[in-house]
Amino acid sequence: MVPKNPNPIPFSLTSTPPIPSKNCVSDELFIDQEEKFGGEKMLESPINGITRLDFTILNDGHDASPSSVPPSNAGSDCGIVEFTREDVEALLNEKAKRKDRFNYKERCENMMDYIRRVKVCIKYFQELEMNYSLEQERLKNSLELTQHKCAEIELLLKIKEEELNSIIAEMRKNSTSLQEKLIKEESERMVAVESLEIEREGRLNIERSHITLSEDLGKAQREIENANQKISSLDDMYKQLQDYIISLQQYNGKLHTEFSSVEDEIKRVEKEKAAAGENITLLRSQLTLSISSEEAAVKHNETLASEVASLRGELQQERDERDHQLSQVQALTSEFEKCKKTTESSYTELDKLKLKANELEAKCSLKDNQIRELQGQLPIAEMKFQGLGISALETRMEFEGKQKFIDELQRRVAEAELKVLEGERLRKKLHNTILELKGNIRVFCRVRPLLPDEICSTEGNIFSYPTSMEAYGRDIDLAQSSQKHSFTFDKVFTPEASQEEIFVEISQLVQSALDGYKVCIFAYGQTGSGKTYTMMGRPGHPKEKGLIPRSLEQIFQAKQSQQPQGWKYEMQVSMLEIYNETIRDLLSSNRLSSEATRPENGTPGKQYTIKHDTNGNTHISDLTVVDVQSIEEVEFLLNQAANSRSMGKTQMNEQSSRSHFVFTLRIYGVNESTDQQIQGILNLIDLAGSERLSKSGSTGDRLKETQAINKSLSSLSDVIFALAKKEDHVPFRNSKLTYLLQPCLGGDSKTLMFVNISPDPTSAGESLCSLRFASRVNACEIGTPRRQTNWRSSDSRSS
Ligand SMILES: Nc1ncnc2c1ncn2[C@@H]1O[C@H](COP(=O)(O)OP(=O)(O)OP(=O)(O)O)[C@@H](O)[C@H]1O
Repeated sequence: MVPKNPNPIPFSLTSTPPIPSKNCVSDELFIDQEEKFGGEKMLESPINGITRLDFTILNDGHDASPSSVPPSNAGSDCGIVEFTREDVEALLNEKAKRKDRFNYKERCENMMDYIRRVKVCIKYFQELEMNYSLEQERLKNSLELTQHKCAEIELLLKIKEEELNSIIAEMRKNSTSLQEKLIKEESERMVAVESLEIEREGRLNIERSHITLSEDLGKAQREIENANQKISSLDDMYKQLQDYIISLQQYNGKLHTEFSSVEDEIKRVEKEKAAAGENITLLRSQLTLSISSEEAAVKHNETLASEVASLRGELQQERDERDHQLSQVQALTSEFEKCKKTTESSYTELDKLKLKANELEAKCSLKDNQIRELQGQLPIAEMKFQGLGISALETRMEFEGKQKFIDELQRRVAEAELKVLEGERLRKKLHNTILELKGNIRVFCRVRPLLPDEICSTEGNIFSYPTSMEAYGRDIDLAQSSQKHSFTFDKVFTPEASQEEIFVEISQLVQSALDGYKVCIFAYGQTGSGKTYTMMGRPGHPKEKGLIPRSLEQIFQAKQSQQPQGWKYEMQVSMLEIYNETIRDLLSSNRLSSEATRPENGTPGKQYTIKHDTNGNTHISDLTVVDVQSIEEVEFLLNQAANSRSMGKTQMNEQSSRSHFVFTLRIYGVNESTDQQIQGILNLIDLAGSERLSKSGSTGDRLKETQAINKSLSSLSDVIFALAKKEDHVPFRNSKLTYLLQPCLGGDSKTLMFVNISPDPTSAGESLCSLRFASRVNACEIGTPRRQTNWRSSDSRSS
């Protein structure tokens, strides 16, 4: 008996010695068998022999022993293959084990192969059966056993076949189910692969977004840190500002108290001044009196002196005459003696001469008396003269003393006035600083005077201006239907305010443009309320020039005056109007020709697209920009623009602006000695007036204009409301006007709005609306103004 094949394969074949040829199974079969059995070592060149299979089936642990094999068989050399239940179980176990090792498909194929092999085996067994039947006779002893065994084997084979068939069927079923499963799994795998791909992409995206998010997070954290630092620095600044404000308030209070004490002082000084003035006038009158009396005394003195001198002269003359006459008398007496001796006849002549001598003597004594009298009067006159001289000196000294006192008082008054002015200037400066720090849009309110045709319709003054210390010049009250509405602005100008006074208040702002700030001043108000008058003034009346010409004068004067400090400026002007939501270039050279057709869409072929760069500078494509050197050039351009503007007559205004007018002056300054550069912008805007359609009585083109004006002004108020509420989205792009004004309303420029008010009681409703809108504007924060200045490296003037 051949030992059991350790390899758990279904069959083990060993070579057998050659047997009769009729029982031969061809070599091919064995070769085929070898190939089919996957290269199992089961055939050893059976060229001349036959392979004989002998199955010993041991049932239920019944051990096979050589003795159980029939002697014919036991003694033969034929190889015996044992095919036990353990083998089958081992085979099944192996199958089960292999099940794990091979994939289903391979296993199926193996199984199919196996089945094929089994079939071949069956065929082979049938052949063997035939061989056995042939051998039956020869192997009689073993035949029965063999037959029995064969029958058993057959039975077993049948059972096995059935089993195998059932297994095959099951396997087939399994295979089909596995195939189905495989297909399903394949499709699932495909789906899974796709979803894996998607997931991978998603994961990559997530990773990428994770990276960007982590970067963003880092950035955000850095920003948060920065923001925190900023917040802390802002907090510090805020605290400092609070302290500063408190100190300012204290200072302001101090200034107020100082101001009030200075006012008292001024009043006192005024009183003293008035008293001193009265004294001075009294003293002056006294002085003039004493001067006149002195002059009279001097004159009198002089006349007396001249009289005395003439009397002295006369006296001297008389004395000389007397001496002469005495000498004559002596001569005559000697002559008389001579004559007496010589001629007795000349007695009569002598008597005459005696008479004459007596006469002369009497005259002499009279003159002597007169001289004596005058000499007596002379010391009195001299004393009087001296007395008058003393009193004149005293009066003069007193006068000089008073004069000194007055000078001192006047100096003190001037000092006090200077202090008051300085205090006021400081107060304004601090107020401006606070406003700048707050970043608010500043609002000035101007109420125009009643016009001649309005005076007749006056129903009483609806505006009043509180005069308390705090409210003076800043508050305005509007009385409407027995209700009082109070408003506070940065400045309130009453109807009496002149153009000069208005300009003084904004001149600092204009100066800022020269210092490199963006400045925007615009006038808002109902139609006919005085916007154009405020901005442009009254043409042909130099005293009533508006803010635009005055600002230009100041800028060109400053340009001149700053030349010695090394500053050189270049300036550019542009002017446009927004008419019916269309930009029109007021300095365009082909404007006049195109004006004839009055295109709705501006100058043909021009875009006029508004763009804001990152620095908040505004650029308008195709807009004419003119380099200007002098005020005369700008005035010429202003006249040109004024002639090109869209004006019309409405029920409310004889000369109404039907468009928004925007004047822009760009200033580029370079300091040759310090290499400092500045870029300032001055925007001066005269808005078209709001008006109620019902009141304006507009029709046709006027109606269209009015609707366009009201729409853009309502966009302006939407923007202001959004800014005041600090909303995330501010609708700047809703109109050309708001988009153009974006850097002024939401940026870092210094912005001032004039709200022009008509005092006409019939316009009280519109005035109330304007004032309400203006106080909203006043509350808007637009950020801290930023100065555009840098140090010149090469020619870095921005384009
Ligand atoms: N402060 C003022 N003093 C004297 N007259 C004034 C003053 N303000 C305005 N006026 C006169 O009132 C009239 C209307 O003024 P203006 O044309 O400036 O109004 P407006 O607001 O520009 O009107 P519109 O929006 O219709 O253009 C003009 O005749 C002007 O001279």
